[in-house]
Amino acid sequence: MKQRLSIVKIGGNIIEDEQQLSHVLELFSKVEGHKLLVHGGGKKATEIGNKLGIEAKMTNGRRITDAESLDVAIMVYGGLVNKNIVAQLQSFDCNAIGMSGADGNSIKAHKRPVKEVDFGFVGDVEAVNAKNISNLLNAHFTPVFCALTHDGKGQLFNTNADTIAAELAIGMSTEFETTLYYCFEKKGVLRSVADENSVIAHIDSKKYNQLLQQGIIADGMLPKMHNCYHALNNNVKQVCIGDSTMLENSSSNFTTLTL
Ligand SMILES: Nc1ncnc2c1ncn2[C@@H]1O[C@H](COP(=O)(O)OP(=O)(O)O)[C@@H](O)[C@H]1O
Ligand SMILES: CC(=O)N[C@@H](CCC(=O)OP(=O)(O)O)C(=O)O
Repeated sequence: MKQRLSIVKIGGNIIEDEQQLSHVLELFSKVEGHKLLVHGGGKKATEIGNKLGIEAKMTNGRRITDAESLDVAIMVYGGLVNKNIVAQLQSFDCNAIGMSGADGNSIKAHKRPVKEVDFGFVGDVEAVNAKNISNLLNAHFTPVFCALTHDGKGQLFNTNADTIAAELAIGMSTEFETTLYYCFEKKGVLRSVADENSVIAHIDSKKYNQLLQQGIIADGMLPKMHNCYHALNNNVKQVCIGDSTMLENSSSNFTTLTL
């Protein structure tokens, strides 16, 4: 029987709020068994970039990563955000170790091919090194991944954190029974975004298509749900979307997704 592995991704709005972040990290530190954290920080990168006079370049809500934006991404995701999270987890007695895809050669990627848009230094994931990550887990470390990957030839890439979480969940499912948790500021996938009490408890493939057609899944939820179904279609046992209470054993008010 495979051991269980919980993969938790925390969203940008949580990272922006010190108190929420600290609360989520405390709950994460109490999650039992093997676990792994993935964080984004897109908003922080925009904020720090602005201070440096490097404005974020977006197309349809997606970041274009030129050479100087990549430097900002490396500094903010791999440095500021990652190290703060690792230090906080250590304060909760969780033996966290900060990781990018280059560390331990854990996530290899290639530059996204240019179609209508050239996204610059954005990486599409090719391979997850499950053996090396498992070695860390079995040595009782808790890996904390930022939104950076590499090509094995010295080039780092910016890769969306939701995608990294899904690809890690898929890659690690050769060794573990993986559950993927997308933890953000809302209680789950909502029937109406303005109403926190409209959590949809369970979504399967049929319902997913209905919600898409009804326009209930929109904005940031579109790529998130796409990543969820990509993971479920590739051996990931279960995917959950919700707020920090989802990490508490007693909570049931969040969205679970199945095929
Ligand atoms: N049906 C929905 N339920 C919940 N959130 C939704 C829904 N449709 C769109 N959203 C939006 O998606 C956002 C989450 O996406 P995003 O900001 O990319 O997440 P993250 O914080 O994890 O990076 C929410 O803040 C919300 O505004
Ligand atoms: C290529 C790409 O989309 N990279 C993302 C990585 C950060 C991220 O995913 O942050 P959130 O989870 O906080 O949105 C970006 O630069 O915005």
